[in-house]
Amino acid sequence: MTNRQLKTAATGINGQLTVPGDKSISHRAVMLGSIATGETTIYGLLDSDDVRNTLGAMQQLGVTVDWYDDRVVVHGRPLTTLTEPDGPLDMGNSGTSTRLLMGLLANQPFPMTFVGDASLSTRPLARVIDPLTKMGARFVSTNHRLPVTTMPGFGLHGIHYRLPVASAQVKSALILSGLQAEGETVITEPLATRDHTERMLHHFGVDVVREGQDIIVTPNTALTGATINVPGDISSAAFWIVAALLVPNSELRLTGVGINPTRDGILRLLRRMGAVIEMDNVISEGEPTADLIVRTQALQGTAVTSEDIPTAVDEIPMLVLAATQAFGDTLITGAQELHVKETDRIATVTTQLNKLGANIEAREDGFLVHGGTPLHVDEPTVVDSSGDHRIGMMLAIAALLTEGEVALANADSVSVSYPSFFADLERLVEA
Ligand SMILES: O=C(O)C1=C[C@@H](OP(=O)(O)O)[C@@H](O)[C@H](O)C1
Ligand SMILES: C=C(OP(=O)(O)O)C(=O)O
Repeated sequence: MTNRQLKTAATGINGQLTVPGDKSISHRAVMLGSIATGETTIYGLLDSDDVRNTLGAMQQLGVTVDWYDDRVVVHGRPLTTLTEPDGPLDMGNSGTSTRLLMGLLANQPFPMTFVGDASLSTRPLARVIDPLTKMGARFVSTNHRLPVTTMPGFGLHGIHYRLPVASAQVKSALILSGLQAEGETVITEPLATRDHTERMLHHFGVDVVREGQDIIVTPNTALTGATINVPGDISSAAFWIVAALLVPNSELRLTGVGINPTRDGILRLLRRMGAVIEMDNVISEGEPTADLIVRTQALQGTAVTSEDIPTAVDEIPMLVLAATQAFGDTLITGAQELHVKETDRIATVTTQLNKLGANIEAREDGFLVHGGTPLHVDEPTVVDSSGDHRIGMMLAIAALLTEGEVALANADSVSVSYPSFFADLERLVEA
């Protein structure tokens, strides 16, 4: 595969952009729509590889889906009427599809095998297998990694479970299985994680209750089809927010971005570094959204600790890039979860950005980023997404700040969450 030449030394990033639909919310819209009675109409569904994996799995289980220009209609069927798939369920690169579907499908009367790509097949699944097994589900795997086979279910029962890691994927898997279990399921979160599953269930007519750090799930699978408007993905917006802050002479308006307080940690952290991010057209119901307006600005280093991570977990690579250009150092701790994403993001961020002249020290649980380092390469340099969509996009933004010639290996990985990323880059960036 050929490397993609990146734009470097950008002189401005300007205009208006609507980023594609939120990936986390898109997965949940497809899953819940699939088991609801009647039709679910989804506007703004993210059309990316990961969401296609969730859709493909539900279609293999007998759900029908119609794509129109402006919407996707899912014809749901009750969980008890799903049909045995004719082959393995291919999760591709998607951790969210895998872990949420393992919970959703934990009590089907037939076996199912989940498979995934090389990266996904290294990612830990004990975090869902252990509690789901306590609820009565049965899985066969080697080392709690894909491929995993779910054995025919004989009923689930509720448990009280304290999550050992702050993970919305594990929480959601247990909510989805808890709805099918006998008795109450109580999930205790060490730190609040994204609550899209809880909010969307409410939209489908099923409530889970939050009391402090506890999420209480009462059995109820009577979901009613709904209309869903998927907001713009703040994780995709983060690339442009940081780009506009760092590239000289920039002003960008990002329209309809999801600003759910369990997802908007990147805004809080950048503001802590001194960024002014204006909001306009704020809509607070359901999944809240706003237009974000960002201009070029000087930033200061900051300290990021474990409490900051869950609401910004996928945006830490962009925060590190911002920190390389800030005044002073930034210490990021409590981010050990980054080791088990699509790549070991502590390693890939450090290695790849240092190739461009950054001065980042990888730590076991985060980074020490020395700020104020101009990015430059003396000879043509290839950086590598290593197959990780977020690393590829972060590096394309880093290149905009770099003097010299930079190319990206494995650029295609952006299709996991943001297939139109390079088209948007071409349109917005002056070089
Ligand atoms: O629930 C979700 O949609 C997600 C939760 C997070 O993972 P963890 O639950 O592993 O933290 C995040 O990194 C991932 O991109 C999407
Ligand atoms: C970690 C991510 O996704 P997933 O866990 O669904 O693969 C991500 O999108 O950054």
